[in-house]
Amino acid sequence: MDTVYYLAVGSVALLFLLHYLIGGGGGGGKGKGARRLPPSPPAFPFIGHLYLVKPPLHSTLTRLAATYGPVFSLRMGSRLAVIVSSPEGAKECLTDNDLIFANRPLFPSVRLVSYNGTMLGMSNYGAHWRNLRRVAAIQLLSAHRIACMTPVISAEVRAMVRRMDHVAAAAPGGAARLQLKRRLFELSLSVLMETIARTKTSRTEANSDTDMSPEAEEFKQLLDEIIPHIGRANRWDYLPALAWFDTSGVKNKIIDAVNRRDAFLRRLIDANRKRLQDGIDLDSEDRSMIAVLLSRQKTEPDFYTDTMITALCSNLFSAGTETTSSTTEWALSLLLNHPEELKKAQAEIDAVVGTSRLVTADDVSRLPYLQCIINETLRLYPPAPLLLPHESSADCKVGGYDVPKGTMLLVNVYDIQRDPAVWEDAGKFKPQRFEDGKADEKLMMPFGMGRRKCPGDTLALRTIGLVLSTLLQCFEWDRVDGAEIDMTEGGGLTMPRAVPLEAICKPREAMRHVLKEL
Ligand code: HEM
Repeated sequence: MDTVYYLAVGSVALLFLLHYLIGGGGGGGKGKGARRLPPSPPAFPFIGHLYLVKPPLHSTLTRLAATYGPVFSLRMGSRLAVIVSSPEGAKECLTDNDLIFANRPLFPSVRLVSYNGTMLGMSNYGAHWRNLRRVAAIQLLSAHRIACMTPVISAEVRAMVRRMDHVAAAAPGGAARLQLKRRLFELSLSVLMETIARTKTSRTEANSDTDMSPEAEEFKQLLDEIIPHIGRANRWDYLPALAWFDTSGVKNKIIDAVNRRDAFLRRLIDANRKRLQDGIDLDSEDRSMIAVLLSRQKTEPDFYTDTMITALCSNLFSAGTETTSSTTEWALSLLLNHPEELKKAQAEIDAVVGTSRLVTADDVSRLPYLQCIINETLRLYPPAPLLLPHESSADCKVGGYDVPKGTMLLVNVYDIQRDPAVWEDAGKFKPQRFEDGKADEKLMMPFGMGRRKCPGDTLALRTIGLVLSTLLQCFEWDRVDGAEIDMTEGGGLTMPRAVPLEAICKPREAMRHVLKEL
């Protein structure tokens, strides 16, 4: 199969060469003499720098920035990309030139998963995007909605802790070896399912102590099938002329997973439609987001189509689950490798909350050291290390270089937040660097910046704070066989751990009576 592929690449490269020779130029070629593009490594004809693009992409780009500087360019097949790895460059792109860089590149793979680029996170800047963003902000992510969601988050955290306590009680010595990611993913998904769709996961007596509900299992599986194909440099994403030589069948794999994802979401939408038809939830204050959108469908059917509702739910579920659960998993991993910090966090919770009740969402704002731990985790392991790709809608300048219209922008947040010129002991886990506003002047941007900044940051931080503090309050944590936790980063659009975290979890003696009441 690969022979066919390389033959095809060879033939098309030849065509491109001819195209150059007869004067057509390529990529940024028109008027190239007058342009000063950002520096870049040597490129091959046709594929450009694709040969350099190895996962995880943020690490490759960090290495290249060390040689080519904080603003450099790569030609990824047919697409010019500018990579920015300095706080100044990031600000220049996402504050001074924010409007110019507010578009998203529409790759063939993205087209497939985003309803042709109409999803909130993937659509270009404009009236459609503004409407979607307003709907998401008002119906799910506003301060008011998040306040309404807080009891749901608390209930899900309690349920997770109860299940973990049961598993520990049944394990030898009352300490269980747990894989955390699956439980944390389920929690994030359950919170979103309840608020977006007013649908509880279908846990029964029989599966009450498993680490994932059937719905979480199904949705996680779908994301695991879709996400790796989107963040990666698929040949056919960057070499669209070769779309029909998709020898590894990426396109069909994506289509299959997307169809199953849509069926999952349609079930939630249909259940809400039925409730509305039965006169349930018609006007209640805490109606689901889907119920609100379905009622609007009656008056504005052209905007609130079923596809729009499915796309928005899909976007919120996928944006809100992996990111939030990965951050908590990274935070626990860091704490397990730094037991003195773990003890310090537990001591703070004991001092502020005590051991006679569970920590609440309101307590979290009174736990400054816990906030420092979350900040430090997001600094070292930003779940979207390159943000989402942006695209320029007009010619502009970045770092004094010319950046043509249609260029993809990757902001290497991972590199920026580990810059040794800005952060002392940049690679080390030191939560205290955030104490007393000491790092306020430094650029932290795990949620991005400007118009396309993450609209879910408040919800994410609230969830992570409550989950992490509850896990620390209720359990003693230990490494499996005392071995150092492997901190290798995985690749993809998000930055998961390469190896899911496993840890030994044992209920804290002082919390036994509270756990018994859950
Ligand atoms: C720790 C958790 C999270 C992190 C680190 C995170 C980070 C990000 C980043 C970096 C972006 C892209 C910003 C850019 O392109 O400049 C983004 C976009 C987005 N995020 Fe989040 N996110 C998190 C949680 C959430 C949650 C809980 C939701 C909602 C349920 C959410 C919804 C979205 C949406 C809808 C977008 C697309 C915005 C747009 O393109 O206009 N995120 N997020």
